[in-house]
Amino acid sequence: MSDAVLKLLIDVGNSRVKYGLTDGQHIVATGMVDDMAQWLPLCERVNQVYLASVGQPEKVEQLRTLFSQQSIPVVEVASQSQFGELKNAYLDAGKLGVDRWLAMLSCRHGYKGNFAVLDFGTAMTCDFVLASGQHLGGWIAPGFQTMHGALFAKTTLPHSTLPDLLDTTPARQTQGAIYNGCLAAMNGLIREAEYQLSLHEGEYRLYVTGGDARYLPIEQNPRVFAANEAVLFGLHLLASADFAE
Ligand SMILES: Nc1ncnc2c1ncn2[C@@H]1O[C@H](COP(=O)(O)OP(=O)(O)OP(=O)(O)O)[C@@H](O)[C@H]1O
Ligand SMILES: CC(C)(CO)[C@@H](O)C(=O)NCCC(=O)O
Ligand SMILES: [K+]
Repeated sequence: MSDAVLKLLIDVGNSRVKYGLTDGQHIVATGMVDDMAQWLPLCERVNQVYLASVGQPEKVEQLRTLFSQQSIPVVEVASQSQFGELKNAYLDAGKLGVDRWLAMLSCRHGYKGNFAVLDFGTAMTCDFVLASGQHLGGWIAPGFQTMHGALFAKTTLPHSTLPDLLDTTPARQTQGAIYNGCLAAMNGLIREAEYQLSLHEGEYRLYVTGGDARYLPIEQNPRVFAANEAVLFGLHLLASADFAE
């Protein structure tokens, strides 16, 4: 890494905080932060922060205070009604989760056909975009951890750890039945997304991202692609547009 001026990209998710560093061309580093002290070494190298948050308001407040003390301006990103050709379908554009908006921006940058982007985080979300750039809307459902967490909370099912082998085969023990069942629900979202895309004319792709996308057998479907760090890459695209100004 050179010592050029960098911008810090921060994705405050529902449960984790992720960051990236961009030089305007590339994301040159990424990581996860769970302790405020970890930001200080990063501050020395950046002149601007791009922040996208969908949760943890108290953490966002702490970040605002920290960067203000360091005299580093913070751009807080929100969903817009349009960026380039991408048009937000929400009746109130700003109400669309900014993580969903950034994930769409990111996928649209790399692919101009019809697509769905599915984010498997605390919540699992799916958003549909046509080749024209028109967003159709999407879905919000409980994510993998949230699904089995809800089962443990609402039933007498025993708490158990994630099995080593996770697939959607019919299980013959409770632990497998729970986790394979939740994985089947995630796969179900992909199948239904594929069905929705098939209703529109033209080629399509499905992009998957988020911490729990790693459990999905994406190699089994040639139309499914990994979009790792899609939210951070969306922030990088916004920051790069500002670098260019
Ligand atoms: N170190 C890790 N590496 C990869 N995945 C992780 C890690 N820690 C937790 N996860 C998984 O990531 C999921 C959380 O998804 P994600 O990484 O997208 O973060 P998040 O903070 O929940 O953000 P969001 O819900 O906004 O997507 C959890 O359900 C968990 O299974
Ligand atoms: C759906 C989540 C929780 C997914 O992280 C987030 O995008 C969010 O808080 N969205 C706001 C509501 C919406 O997108 O309709
Ligand atoms: K998410």
